[in-house]
Amino acid sequence: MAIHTHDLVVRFPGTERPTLDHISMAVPDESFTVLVGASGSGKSTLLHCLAGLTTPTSGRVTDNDEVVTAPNPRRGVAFQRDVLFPWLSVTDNIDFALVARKVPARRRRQRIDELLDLVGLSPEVGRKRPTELSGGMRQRVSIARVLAGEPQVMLMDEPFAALDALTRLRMQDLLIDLWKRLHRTVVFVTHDIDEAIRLGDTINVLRDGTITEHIANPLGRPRPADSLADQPGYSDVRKTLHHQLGIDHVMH
Ligand SMILES: Nc1ncnc2c1ncn2[C@@H]1O[C@H](COP(=O)(O)OP(=O)(O)OP(=O)(O)O)[C@@H](O)[C@H]1O
Repeated sequence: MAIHTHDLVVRFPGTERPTLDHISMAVPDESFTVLVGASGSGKSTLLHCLAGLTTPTSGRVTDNDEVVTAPNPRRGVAFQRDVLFPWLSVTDNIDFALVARKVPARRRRQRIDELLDLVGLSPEVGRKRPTELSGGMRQRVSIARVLAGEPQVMLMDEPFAALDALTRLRMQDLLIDLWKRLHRTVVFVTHDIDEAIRLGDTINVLRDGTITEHIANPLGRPRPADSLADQPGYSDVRKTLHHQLGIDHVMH
């Protein structure tokens, strides 16, 4: 089992209730797990615990049976706002992760082109700076840089939330394609119900710091965006998620 949380509690100083309240969760190797929840439900905090960026108040996270106490290259993290260095070219941004891994210089050039290709960018994009790129392209570069670290687990915190609807669907397709080809484990945070249904094998609903529902997604793959609602099981999952997130009474 790739990642486990055991009775995880996070309580920030000065807060009344714990932000994470006794969360026990399993993320199997090579699975695609989605954490869905309203704003403030604790999704980012949970992801940060998995990454080793936040230390739990009690309980623990294990990755391959080792207790997580700090970030580790095994676990790559992608954020909503890309964290590319604006003063470096795309190539140098990706190279940064390769240098950190001490990849030999002669191999790095080739690897950068492979990574750009993997995320659907041409080698010419490598010469540009992040500010010259669209939001979707910047997220592609961010994903390439995460992949340059050769993580086994990709922890993604609403990486597509700032993108327009069409670009967002394209990026979901790209991520699914990479996940299938590279056999990585993905934990993906979102507050978007359709994104959760399109991406996840397992959808964990987070509410007030606890996991209130653990859904094995009944939808087969592929899950084309234009016919998602026609797939067997879609309306049931959607209804469950609406109900769990407390949206159902807002709709009437
Ligand atoms: N470092 C911190 N210090 C104090 N409180 C914090 C800290 N980090 C998060 N919190 C609180 O914990 C709660 C959950 O935050 P978190 O960012 O994990 O939620 P979220 O579900 O990811 O929300 P969003 O979708 O808005 O990003 C919030 O009420 C937040 O104010």
